[in-house]
Amino acid sequence: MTDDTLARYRQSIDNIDAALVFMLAERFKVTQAVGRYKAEKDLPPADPGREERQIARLRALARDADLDPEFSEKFLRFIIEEVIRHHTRFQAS
Ligand SMILES: O=C(O)C(=O)C[C@]1(C(=O)O)C=C[C@@H](O)C=C1
Repeated sequence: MTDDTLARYRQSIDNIDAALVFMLAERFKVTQAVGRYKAEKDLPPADPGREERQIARLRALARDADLDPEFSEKFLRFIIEEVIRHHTRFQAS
C-alpha cells in the first residue's frame, strides 16, 4: 500500500533529521575545540552560569517558536551533559 501524503511528510522529517545531525556534528566540533582549550588553560569542564543563561535563552526562543520550553531545556541539558563528559576526558588525558 502506498500513502503519498505520509511519504511526503516522512521525506520532510528525514531532511530535518539530517539537518539536525549536521548541526550537532558542527556543535560537537566546536565543543571539542573548547574542551582542548579548557584543558590547556586549566579551566573547569562545566560552567553552570553559562548553562543557566543558555537555557533561559533557549526557553524564550522555544516559547516564541511554539515549542515546549521544558522539552528544549531537557534537550540542551542532554547535549551539554555529553559535552562535559568529553571535556572531562580531555582534562584526564
Ligand atoms: O561554553 C562553554 O564553556 C562550554 O564548555 C560549552 C558548553 C556547551 O556545550 O554549550 C558545555 C559546558 C559548559 O558547562 C557550558 C557550555
